[in-house]
Amino acid sequence: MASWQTPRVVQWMTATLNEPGEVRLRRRLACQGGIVRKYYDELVVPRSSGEDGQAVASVADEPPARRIERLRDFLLEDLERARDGRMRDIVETIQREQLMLVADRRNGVLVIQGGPGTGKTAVGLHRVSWLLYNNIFRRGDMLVVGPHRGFLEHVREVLPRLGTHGVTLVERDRLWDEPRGVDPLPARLVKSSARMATVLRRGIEQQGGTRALTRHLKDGAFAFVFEGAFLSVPQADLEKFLAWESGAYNAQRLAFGTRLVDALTAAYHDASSRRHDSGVRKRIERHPQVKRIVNSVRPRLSAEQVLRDLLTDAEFLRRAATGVLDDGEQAALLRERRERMTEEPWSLEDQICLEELRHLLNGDGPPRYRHLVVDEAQDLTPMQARSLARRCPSGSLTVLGDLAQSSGLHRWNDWSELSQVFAGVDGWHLEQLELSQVFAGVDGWHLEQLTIGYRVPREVMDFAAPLARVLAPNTRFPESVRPGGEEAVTVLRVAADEVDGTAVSRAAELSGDGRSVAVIVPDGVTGIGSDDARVLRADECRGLEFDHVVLVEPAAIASQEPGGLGELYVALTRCTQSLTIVHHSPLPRELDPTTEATLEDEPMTTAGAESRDESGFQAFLDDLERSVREERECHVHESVRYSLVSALFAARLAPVTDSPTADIVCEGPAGRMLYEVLGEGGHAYPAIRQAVLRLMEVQYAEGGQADHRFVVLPREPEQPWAADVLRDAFGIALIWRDGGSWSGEGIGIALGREAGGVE
Ligand SMILES: Nc1ncnc2c1ncn2[C@@H]1O[C@H](COP(=O)(O)OP(=O)(O)OP(=O)(O)O)[C@@H](O)[C@H]1O
Repeated sequence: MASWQTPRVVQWMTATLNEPGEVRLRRRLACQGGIVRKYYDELVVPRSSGEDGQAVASVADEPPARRIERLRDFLLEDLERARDGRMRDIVETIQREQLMLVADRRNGVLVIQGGPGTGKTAVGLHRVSWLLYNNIFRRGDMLVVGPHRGFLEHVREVLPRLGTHGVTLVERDRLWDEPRGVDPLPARLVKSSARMATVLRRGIEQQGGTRALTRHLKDGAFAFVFEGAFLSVPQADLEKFLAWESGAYNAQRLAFGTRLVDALTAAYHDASSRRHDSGVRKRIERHPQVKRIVNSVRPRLSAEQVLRDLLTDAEFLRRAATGVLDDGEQAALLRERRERMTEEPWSLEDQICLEELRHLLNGDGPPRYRHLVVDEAQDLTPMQARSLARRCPSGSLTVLGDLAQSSGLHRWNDWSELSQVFAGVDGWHLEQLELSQVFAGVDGWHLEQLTIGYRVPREVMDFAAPLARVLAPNTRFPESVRPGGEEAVTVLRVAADEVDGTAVSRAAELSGDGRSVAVIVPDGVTGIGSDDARVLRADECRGLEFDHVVLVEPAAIASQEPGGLGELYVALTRCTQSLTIVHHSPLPRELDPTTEATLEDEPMTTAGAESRDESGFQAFLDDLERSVREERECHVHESVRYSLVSALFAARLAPVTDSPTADIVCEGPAGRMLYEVLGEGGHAYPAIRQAVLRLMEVQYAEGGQADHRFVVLPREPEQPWAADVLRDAFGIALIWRDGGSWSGEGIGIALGREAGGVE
């Protein structure tokens, strides 16, 4: 039997009524133990045009609902099998639209967007096998990049089962040198943005250059006496030698030295009678004056040195980043300089910057491949994308992902920006220009969508759908072929101290029959252990699948930074049989349209709702939400906000962070607490006064009284009396970030550790 990868089989599998080729009939058989259990005809082509007789049919022509019905019926058995943690090949049941992508022969970047469980990973791996089988690439030409080690474990057996061996699969973060430290979120955000590439380039350009040149000039020229001859090169010539042409910095450095020595040698020959002195060039090159000027205008640089200076020298960073990063972003980058270079705590983002710098300095880079397959590509940061592009200068990639599942440091609005980074890279000019300039109009990429979901039961998808719409309103939500049944989604709301126990016992209930169970928990929850299930964080379950999933405290996952909502969507869509939610704090509003209604019987959402003038109130709300959004763009603000959120989680509370008006609302032992956070400059009284006003507006917008209200500052208030005034005049407590901890009157209550009163 011909292999599925052969052109003939692919042609047979992908034929349609409009383009049948030689295919007359495509019949799918479902067999069991050598017996055909059922079959259906996907494609029936009449023998000659105009011939009637047999019904003419093609899957491509079927109404989608009928098609899904058919698929469901036909794939059921395959879909029903228990998941043992390892992905299988899908050769027997692969669908036409999947195979079309597996065997896509177009050059450039092929982007495959598809919702959870639509078979992107499966398609990517089958494509690797198809590319090799058809000799389009060889083993060593290709690299498959996956999100994490667990994912690689999950897919490990697919390629060997397809008869494909020797292709390298690598976990994304392993592409770069091992990190030695972790940056705070604001620094990570800046370092991973595309603007950082400009700052790095400028960091190199700031070194030496024409400013340094003037120190070596006298009367508008670089001149010295050499072996009795007066040698001089005018400033204008030197500046020409310095002009940055294409090529890496060190090539520029070399070019400057060569041109200078050429000019000096020519000057020597003009001035000296010893015209044919063949050794003179070498002697000029070694002359201390020449070495000094070269080292000064084009100093020797290492990537580590440039990055270290940028991250630890505020003035140097300002020169490189003016007009690119605002003051807050520059402040977010700065850190203390370690005594020795070897002690610098390079983070993952730093390692990627270092790779970019090495490329700028030396032109060299990481190993190159002729084709990359990148899974979960929506989570790449712009700096990671540039780095991957350097690994694949041919611009031939298979990019798999789902924008709605984004949870990385960067959110791509659509696939074009990322694809163009891959499609347009041809080495050097990436560093020379801004991305948008380089790649506008490049047509080296194609976007295709997979729209049928094979993993997640329909009921679970319906449950997750409102969240998907919020996360990526423009991407198509998949239609699930898998029927779930009434038990597919179970939501258990329990007392705070019963959450962990309930999750564990539910996992035990679900396990058995060889079915896999995962308990997915928010960051920082370490107390849950289970013999019956794998316990993992939301970011660890990306790309994986289990028969049953027990998801703990979705609100806590949703509020994780960065991209908590995306993480939650990923976690919700890992199961093939059932999803159980175990929670105490209210579900995120994206998941539960009744959240607001539920809150109505609680103190915050009662008084006055009916008596408001609705249109005026809406206008007020819109205005408030807009200014809150603006505030949240400030890194300092967000860093303070999430430090507090994390402290509240540590106190086993469930802060709500996704209100469009309130920075944080949290039920604690002292009652309902409302927090208004201040960003940069927020420690001065005028800003604090504004925050008091805002807090009152937020309280009004949220519909009622809070038991405790806090204004939260990034550091100690400038005016020592501010806290007293707030407490006495407004009944509001002031707390602030104090190095690594928190201060202020009533801090125990603010952090959810005490039940006393401050007001
Ligand atoms: N044609 C098919 N026939 C049978 N099973 C399929 C088919 N296509 C995909 N599947 C199965 O559906 C499940 C999901 O596939 P896969 O992991 O490739 O989806 P994905 O789009 O990468 O998902 P996610 O984005 O959620 O990680 C796998 O178990 C896979 O084997």
